[in-house]
Amino acid sequence: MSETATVASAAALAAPHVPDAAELSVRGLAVDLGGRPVLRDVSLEVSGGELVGLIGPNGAGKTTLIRSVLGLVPVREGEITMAGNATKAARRAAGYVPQRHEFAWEFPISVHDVVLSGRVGRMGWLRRPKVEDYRAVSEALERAGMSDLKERPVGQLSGGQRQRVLVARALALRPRLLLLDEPYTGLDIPTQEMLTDLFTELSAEGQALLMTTHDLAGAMHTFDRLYLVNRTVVAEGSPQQLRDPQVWIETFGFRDGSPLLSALGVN
Ligand SMILES: Nc1ncnc2c1ncn2[C@@H]1O[C@H](COP(=O)(O)OP(=O)(O)OP(=O)(O)O)[C@@H](O)[C@H]1O
Repeated sequence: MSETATVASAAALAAPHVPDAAELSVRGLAVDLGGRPVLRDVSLEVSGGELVGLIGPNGAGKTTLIRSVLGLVPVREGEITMAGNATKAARRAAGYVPQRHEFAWEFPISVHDVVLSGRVGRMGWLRRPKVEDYRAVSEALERAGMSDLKERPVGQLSGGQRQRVLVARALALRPRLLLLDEPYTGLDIPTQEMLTDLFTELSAEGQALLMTTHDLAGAMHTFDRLYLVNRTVVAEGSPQQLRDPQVWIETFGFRDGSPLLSALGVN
């Protein structure tokens, strides 16, 4: 029996997996915030086994796009499906790693219990954790390299350790799709490399990953495909396919001949 079928929540039963569909499909998405258009006509897909980057300048709408997928902001137009299923319950099954500053780190709670809170979508608020929940938490802590610090209050962690806790919390849900919002920001190179290795391993295991980052040089090495976004999708392709400087200039407003373009290998 599949893991989805063993979960006895109505949400899971309402969201059967359609094997041939992309894990995430967004079609013609338009989102307004505060009465102003933020995203228009955004379409993208992420399949199992793909590590996909969402890159664009500040204010491009990357976080808004991720929050739309999770059903956290109202959508004016368009369709969002996960494994072919458009229900909010299906979309809540995505693993979400928010930006680090969005989490209440001062709350007196241990690493283990934060990661366990990632299971709430599966358990529901009112059910006590079961053996399966503790097993998922233990596996997620192990993968994120946080098992040794599991009893530590999260307020006492470094930035890199906090980031790994947020990744473990998302993995504890055992999601088919993982959405990560700027997981590398403010991290030293060894921690970034540790996370990149983990994300690459997860994609090799069939996980679908969609991640925002401002590390453009890293993106050219790490991702299978990139979406260049500025309020809409300006360009999409593998790093090798995105060699036209014009699409980078249009997305980021780089000036023609900017040394950044040659640093990215697109000049
Ligand atoms: N709650 C809100 N109300 C009104 N406007 C908002 C709200 N949240 C975001 N915006 C606006 O929507 C636009 C896109 O913001 P968003 O945070 O999605 O961009 P981003 O690409 O993630 O940026 P960054 O790289 O700086 O994190 C910005 O112009 C922002 O000011």
